[in-house]
Amino acid sequence: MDETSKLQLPENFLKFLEANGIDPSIYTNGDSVPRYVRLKPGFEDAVKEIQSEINCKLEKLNWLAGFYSIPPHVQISRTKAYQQGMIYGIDAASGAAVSALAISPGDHVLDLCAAPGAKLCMMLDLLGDKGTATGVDVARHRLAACRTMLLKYGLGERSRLFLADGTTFSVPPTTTLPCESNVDDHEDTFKQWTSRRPYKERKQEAKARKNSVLPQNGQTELIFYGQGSGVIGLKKKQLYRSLDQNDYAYCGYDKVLVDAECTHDGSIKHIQKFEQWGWTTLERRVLDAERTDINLTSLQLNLLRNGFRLLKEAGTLVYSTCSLTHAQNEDVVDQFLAENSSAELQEIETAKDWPCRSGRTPKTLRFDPSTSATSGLFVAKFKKLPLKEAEKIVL
Ligand SMILES: C[S@@+](CC[C@H](N)C(=O)[O-])C[C@H]1O[C@@H](n2cnc3c(N)ncnc32)[C@H](O)[C@@H]1O
Repeated sequence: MDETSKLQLPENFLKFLEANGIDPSIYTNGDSVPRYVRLKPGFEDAVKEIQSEINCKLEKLNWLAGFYSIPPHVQISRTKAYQQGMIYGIDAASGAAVSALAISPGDHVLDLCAAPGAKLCMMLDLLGDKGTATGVDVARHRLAACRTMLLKYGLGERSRLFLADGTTFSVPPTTTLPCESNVDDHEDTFKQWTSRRPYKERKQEAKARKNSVLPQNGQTELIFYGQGSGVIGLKKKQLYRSLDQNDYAYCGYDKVLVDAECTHDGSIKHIQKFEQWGWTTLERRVLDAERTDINLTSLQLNLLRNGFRLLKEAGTLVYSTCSLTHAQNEDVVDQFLAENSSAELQEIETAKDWPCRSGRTPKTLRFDPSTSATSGLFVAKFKKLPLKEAEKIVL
């Protein structure tokens, strides 16, 4: 018997699904969702070797470049290809969300909820050897795992990782910073990143960790930067300088991903894990009324607002969640559009061939196990229109 058909969903989770119009059979209909892997560009020749190692075929997805499916029970973590950083596990729907950003080499991209980092890895792969990627996350241990992932896949070179609250994060891409004239010439500049921090710095970090689990309002800590990320040679004041509100339209990011924190109810594998973690944990983490109703949706809206604020004019933002509820998806998008005249919802051009359906709001997309044979994912793509003079904030 497969794992999902054994699941006995608790009463209150069934109620949550019913209230949100979600069919519970997606969790109990057997293992219809394959596992997906992405092959790092340049390792195409390794497919045969991987197949013989895992003893099954890697089925190439014809709708998403670089993606392959394998049966759900097949583990990749012991394979040489995984250990040597040739493949990583990432659901095809997640790959579609990244692909909707249409990243080009040379872009400055921002991932506002980056950890543990599979989407950030794909973004960096798409950038190639031009541009930069900035990952932000509020959870220190998750962001540290993200750093490990970037290093494992050799993708650290052009990236920066900030421990910060994505609703207030303000650091622009370094390479577009206007010249800073009033920096103190004697102040130290960032040298090459090393995992060995000076004793004084480590002591300060340990103290900060002990006193607060989450970054305080406005607190931003750079936990990693690569050689080509634009950080080396900058002074702290230059790196952390936030721009005037209207300047982000010119000096902001070209592409922003807001893969927002959510109830994860669309992630079948995540829900399966509660069988081991205990269903009371699901109650606390997923069903808590406070979290699902008000706090979580306002967090999502605030992440979307801030991601859009940091976006360059004509830039693209993708908002995604792995929840299947309307409250965390279309409702957030509709409210954001209603308050933001410079945001335009965009058709996702490449989606013509994707096995997904339209969301309740036209132009938004929904992936789910029965339609797409992927995990559940909602995707909306926005463009930042030029600000009309009258709308510009006079500071
Ligand atoms: C859905 S996960 C992101 C998955 C990630 N994009 C990936 O592909 O691996 C949501 C993330 O949002 C982070 N998060 C929650 N609140 C946040 C906030 N206020 N600012 C930034 N990140 C936040 C969580 O720590 C979590 O890592």
